[in-house]
Amino acid sequence: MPKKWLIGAGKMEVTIGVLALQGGVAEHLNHLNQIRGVKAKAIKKPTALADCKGLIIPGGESTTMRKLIKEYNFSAALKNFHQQKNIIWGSCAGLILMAQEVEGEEKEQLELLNIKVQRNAFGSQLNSFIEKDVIPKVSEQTQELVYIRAPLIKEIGPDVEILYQKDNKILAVETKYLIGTSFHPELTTSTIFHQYFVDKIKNIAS
Ligand SMILES: NC(=O)CC[C@H](N)C(=O)O
Repeated sequence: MPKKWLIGAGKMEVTIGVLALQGGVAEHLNHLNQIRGVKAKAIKKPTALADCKGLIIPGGESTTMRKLIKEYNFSAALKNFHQQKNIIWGSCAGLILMAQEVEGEEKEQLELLNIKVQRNAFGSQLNSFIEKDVIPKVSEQTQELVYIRAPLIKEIGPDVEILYQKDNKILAVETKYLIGTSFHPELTTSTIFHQYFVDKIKNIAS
């Protein structure tokens, strides 16, 4: 059975933004551009969100990105984007920025996702690693999971579902409108995870 949004010869095009303040912007754009029915664009100012149905907050350096979010007046725009029932996916630093609470930090968070995270939970850049595993909710195919100074999801609220965990470590979560991953699907050659994000957007938008 084709998915709902495929009816009508897959004509529905959806615009998806990548927050382009710092970090792995090009890699996410490149992955989105490989998916049919997607128009991907870099978001450099809040008004650019207007025609987007989804947004990726990329990996990078959360401290720097938090400063730039403030400087470019993105805080209210991102909260508003979420309240309008658009889908946001934060990968790594993006996940940290979306969290309700960051362990040991008092700084203002976007507080979109009801989780507590620990930054750099697997050590420094040198302790970066790649694993291979299946995330059944996303695909039956094995995916490469790239961890770079990755955060760990320590606690989740009642409205948050675990999308992926290994050895009792929560590494990806979702709600109806949000996805958060500790790992970086944009740094692999596969578009499986981006496809999952696009399907979630199209299923809600249809
Ligand atoms: N690859 C990443 O996005 C790393 C995130 C980084 N450790 C931070 O705290 O911002």
